Parts: sequence; C-alpha cells; structure tokens
Amino acid sequence: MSTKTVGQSKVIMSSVMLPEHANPAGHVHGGEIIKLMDTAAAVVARRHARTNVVTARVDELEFHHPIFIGNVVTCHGQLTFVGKSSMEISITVTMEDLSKEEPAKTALTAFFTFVALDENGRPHPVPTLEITSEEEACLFEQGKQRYLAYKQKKARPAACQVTLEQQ
Ligand SMILES: CCCCCCCCCCCCCCCC(=O)SCCNC(=O)CCNC(=O)[C@H](O)C(C)(C)COP(=O)(O)OP(=O)(O)OC[C@H]1O[C@@H](n2cnc3c(N)ncnc32)[C@H](O)[C@@H]1OP(=O)(O)O
Repeated sequence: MSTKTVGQSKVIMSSVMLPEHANPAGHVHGGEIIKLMDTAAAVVARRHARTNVVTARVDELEFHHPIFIGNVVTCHGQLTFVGKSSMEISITVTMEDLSKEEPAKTALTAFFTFVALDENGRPHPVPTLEITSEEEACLFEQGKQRYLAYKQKKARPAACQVTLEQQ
C-alpha cells in the first residue's frame, strides 16, 4: 500500500455568494455552504484515493460567523486521518467582505469522513497518510479518536440505537 502526504491532496476553493444562495432572512443558506464544503472534501478524498468516494459522516459542524450575499467564501480542506478505506478531511470556510480592508473571518468548520469505493461500490483501501509535522500528528490523533468512537458506536447492541416505528 502506498503512502501520501497531507500536502498532496490539500485544496482551496473560492466562490462568490449570489442572491440564489440566500435564505428567506437574506443570509446565505447554511445548506449552500455545506454543499461547497462537501465538494471541497470530495476533491481532497479523491486526490488521495484516486477512486470514487462518498460522504459517510460529518462531525463537529459549527457555524461561527454569518455569510452575506456578495461575500467571497473559501473552503480550505486537508486530510486529518486515514483508516483502511475511510478518510477524514478538515474543512475550514472563511468569508471575506470585498468592500472592507480586513482579513477574512472563519465562518464554518467541520470534519467530513469519506469512504473510497471500488468499481462494485464496496469500500476500497486507500494510501496511508505520511505525517510531516507536529500539527498534522495532533490532528491525526484527534481524527483517530473520532474514528474509534464511530467504531464503538457501531458495535453497540441494537437496543441502544434509535429505531423508527413501523407504519
Ligand atoms: C463523476 C465524478 C467525478 C468527480 C470528481 C471530482 C470530485 C468532486 C466533485 C464531487 C463533489 C460531490 C461529492 C459529494 C459526495 C456525495 O454526496 S456521496 C452521496 C452521499 N453519501 C452516500 O450516499 C453514502 C451512503 N453510505 C454508504 O454507501 C455506505 O454506508 C458506505 C459509506 C459506503 C460504507 O459502507 P459499509 O458497508 O458501512 O462499510 P464498512 O465496511 O462498514 O466501513 C467501511 C469504512 O467506512 C467507515 N464508515 C462507514 N460508515 C461510516 C460512518 N457513518 N461514519 C464514519 N465512518 C464510516 C468505516 O469506519 C470503515 O472505515 P475503515 O476502517 O475502512 O477506514
């Protein structure tokens, strides 16, 4: 199995927010930004895996600052953790008001888990992650904790999981 660095799949993607992205209150709809985040995370995952990838989970999604029509939003994405076929990607969204001479602000943050698939739609192994800095090592360890927490949750007995009433 090959190894790749975090830097080999990093992404930065910018978009201008248009009236069609607004919610009834005039802010940019959160769902529009989440779609941009998902797309940026998919680019990172696909660069790392070079196979089809799907979103499996979103952790710790936080809205820190509202976004308005006319703002430039930028998604910064990088791998934090890699399991066997799953990859966790950190996405930070910044917003910039082009009419003001001030630095971009952090608007949203989240961790997306993607799973690489083979041609039959089954999970497929991905390259391991080569860690090259202390910051990457710290993010990897935190991602590993979320990965292990998911595995633990999945192993819980059915009685501890939400079920839908039969119609
Ligand atoms: C034509 C294209 C060109 C494009 C080129 C450019 C690309 C850029 C543009 C595209 C941008 C749009 C990108 C949008 C992407 C979608 O919108 S995809 C659509 C939404 N997602 C889905 O429909 C996925 C639905 N879920 C599933 O299909 C299955 O649950 C999954 C995710 C394949 C997992 O299957 P499974 O049988 O549960 O697999 P299992 O063996 O249990 O687990 C496999 C791995 O997944 C992990 N996993 C599974 N479920 C979870 C979970 N819920 N949470 C965390 N980890 C999980 C496991 O821990 C395991 O990890 P490893 O130990 O292998 O590392």
